[in-house]
Amino acid sequence: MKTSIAASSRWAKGRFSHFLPSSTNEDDIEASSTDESSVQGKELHHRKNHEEENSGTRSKKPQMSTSTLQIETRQDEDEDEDRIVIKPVNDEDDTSVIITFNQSISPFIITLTFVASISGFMFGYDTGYISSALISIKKDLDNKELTYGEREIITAATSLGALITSIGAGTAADVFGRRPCLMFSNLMFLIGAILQITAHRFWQMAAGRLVMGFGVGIGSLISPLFISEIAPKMIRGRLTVINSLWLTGGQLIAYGCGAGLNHVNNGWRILVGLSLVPTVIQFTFFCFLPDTPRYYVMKGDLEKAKMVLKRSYVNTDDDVIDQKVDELASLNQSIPGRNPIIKFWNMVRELHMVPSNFRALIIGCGLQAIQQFTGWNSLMYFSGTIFETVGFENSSAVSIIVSGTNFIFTLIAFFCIDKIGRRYILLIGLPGMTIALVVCAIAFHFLGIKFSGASAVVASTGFSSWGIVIIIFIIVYAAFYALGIGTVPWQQSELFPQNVRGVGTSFATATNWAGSLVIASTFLTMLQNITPTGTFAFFAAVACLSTIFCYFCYPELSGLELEEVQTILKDGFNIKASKALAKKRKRQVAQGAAQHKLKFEPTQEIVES
Ligand SMILES: O[C@H]1[C@H](O)[C@@H](O)[C@H](O)[C@@H](O)[C@H]1O
Repeated sequence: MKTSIAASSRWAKGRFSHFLPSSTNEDDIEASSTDESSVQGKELHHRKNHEEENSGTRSKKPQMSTSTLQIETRQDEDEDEDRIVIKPVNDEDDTSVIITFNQSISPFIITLTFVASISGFMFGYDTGYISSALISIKKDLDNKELTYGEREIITAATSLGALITSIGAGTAADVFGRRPCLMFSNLMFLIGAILQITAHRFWQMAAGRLVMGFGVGIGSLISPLFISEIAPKMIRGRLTVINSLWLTGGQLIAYGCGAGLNHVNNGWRILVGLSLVPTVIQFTFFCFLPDTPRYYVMKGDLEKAKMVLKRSYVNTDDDVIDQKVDELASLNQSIPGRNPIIKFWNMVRELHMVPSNFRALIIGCGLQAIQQFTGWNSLMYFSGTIFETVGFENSSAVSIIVSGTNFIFTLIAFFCIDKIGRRYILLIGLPGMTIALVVCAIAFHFLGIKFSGASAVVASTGFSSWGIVIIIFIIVYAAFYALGIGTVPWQQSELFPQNVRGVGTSFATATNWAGSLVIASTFLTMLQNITPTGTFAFFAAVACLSTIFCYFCYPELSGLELEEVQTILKDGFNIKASKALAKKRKRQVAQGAAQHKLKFEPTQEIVES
C-alpha cells in the first residue's frame, strides 16, 4: 500500500493568510472551500515567499520549509522500514520548542495551570457529590422521598446547564476573554450552590443544579483551553491531563465527603456548601492573574501578551518573545470576519468543509459520545443508588473505591498516555470495559433485581456473591475506563488546527454534555424498564462498537506535530501511516534527547527515507 498525502492547501492558505492582504481573505475562504489541489498549495507557498521577501517582516523566524507534506508507507516491508518523508511547515510552536527545551517550567505557568484547573476540580466535585446527596436528601425536599424521575431531573439539570453554556463558551471566551468567562462561571457556581443549600422544594434544588451546570459547562471547555494556551507545546498533553486529574480527584473528594456526611442531618447541604471553597479560591486568584497571551493578541494588546509570555518564560530573550507574539498574531488572522458572529460562522464552515477538519470533528465528537454512552457517568451519578440496591449499606463508601479507581487510573494514564499512545490505550481500554460490562450484566441477571415504584427489590437480602461480582467488575470497568476513554477525549484540542480549535472543541464538549444529559436522565428509567441486565448489556454493546470505531477511525497522534495531524487526516483516517509516523517521532525524540540535539533547534524540516 502506498499512501501519499499532499499538504492541505486549504490549511496552508489559513496558515499563510497573514501574508495576504486582509481584504482578499474572505474571498479566499469562499473560493476554495473544497479545492485541495497541491498546485494551489505551491502557489500559496510561492506567494508566501514572495510576500516575505517584500515585507521582510519575518526575518527572525526560523526558516520555513515547503508546504508540501508527503507520507509514504509500504506495507510489504517491516513497519520500521516504512519510508516516511515528511516536511512539516513550522508553526507557532517553533518558539515554544525553543523555550521548552531551554528552561524548566516556570512557577508562573504552574500557578496559572493550578488556578485554571480548579474548574476541573469543580466539574468533578459538582458532578460527584450528587451521588451521595441523592441518598442523604431523604425527605428534606417537599417532605417526601424523591422519586426516580425526580432524582434523574436533579442530576440531569447540571448536564443540561453545562450543555447550554458549552455551545457558546468558545465564542464567549474569544469575545470577553478566558479569564472573565471563568470568573463568570464562579458566579454561576456561587448562585447555584446557594439555591441548593437553601432548597426545601424539589424545583429549587433542580434550578440550583441547572445554574451550577452553567458554570460547569463553561469551566469544562475553557479550563483545558486556557491550559493548552499557556502550556509550552512539549508538555501541553500532560498539562491537559492534569485537568482530568483534578476532575477525577474532585469526584473522589466529593464521594469521600459524601460518605462522611451520610448520616449527618442535612449533611447534603454541607456537601454542596463545600463546593464554594474552590470557587472562591479561583475567583480570588483570577482577580490578580492575567489572561492568556493568545487572547491578548486576539484583542490586539500585544504588550500585555508579551508581558504574560515574559513572566511565563523567565529566561527567554526578548527576541524570542517578540517572535512568539508575531506568530500568534499571524495565526489570529487566519479566519476572517468583521465581527465575532461572521467569524464564528466562517469557522463553522471551515470546520465542516475542510476534510481534515471534518474528520477531526468526527473523531472529537465521536470520542466524547463514546465516553458518555458507555455508561460511566451513570455509575458516577447513581452508584450510591446502585450499591444500595445490591445490598451495601454504606453505599457511599463503595462509591469511593470506584471513584478512587477512576482517579488512580487517570494518574496512570498521565504517565503512559504519550508512551503507550492514545490509540493503543483506547484499544486496550474499550475491550476491557466491554468484558467487565458483560460480566456485570450477567451478575445482575442472577441477582434478580426487580423495580417497583421508587424502590428496588432484590431476591436475596444483604451481601450476595453476585453482589460482590458486580462490585469487583464495576471496579475493573472503572480502571479500563479511566485509562482510555475517560482521559483521551479531553486531548481534543490537538485534533484541530488553530483556526478552528475554538469551535471544534466547543462542539466536542457539547457532545460530551449532551451524552451526559441523556445518560443522567434515562439511566434509572432504563434500569426499571429494560432491567439492569439490559442496561449493562446495552453499554457493553456500545463499548464493543466503539472499539471498532476507534480501530478504523482513530489514528495514533502521540508525538505528532499539529500540522502532521492535519496531514494524516487529510484524505482518510490513515491509521497505518499515523502509526508509522508516531513511531518515528518517538524514536527521534528519544535520540534527540540522548544527544541533546533538540537544544535550540526548532521543528525544522525532517526528511527520512
Ligand atoms: O473525563 C471525565 C471523567 O472521566 C469523569 O469521571 C466523568 O464523570 C466525566 O464525565 C468525564 O468527562
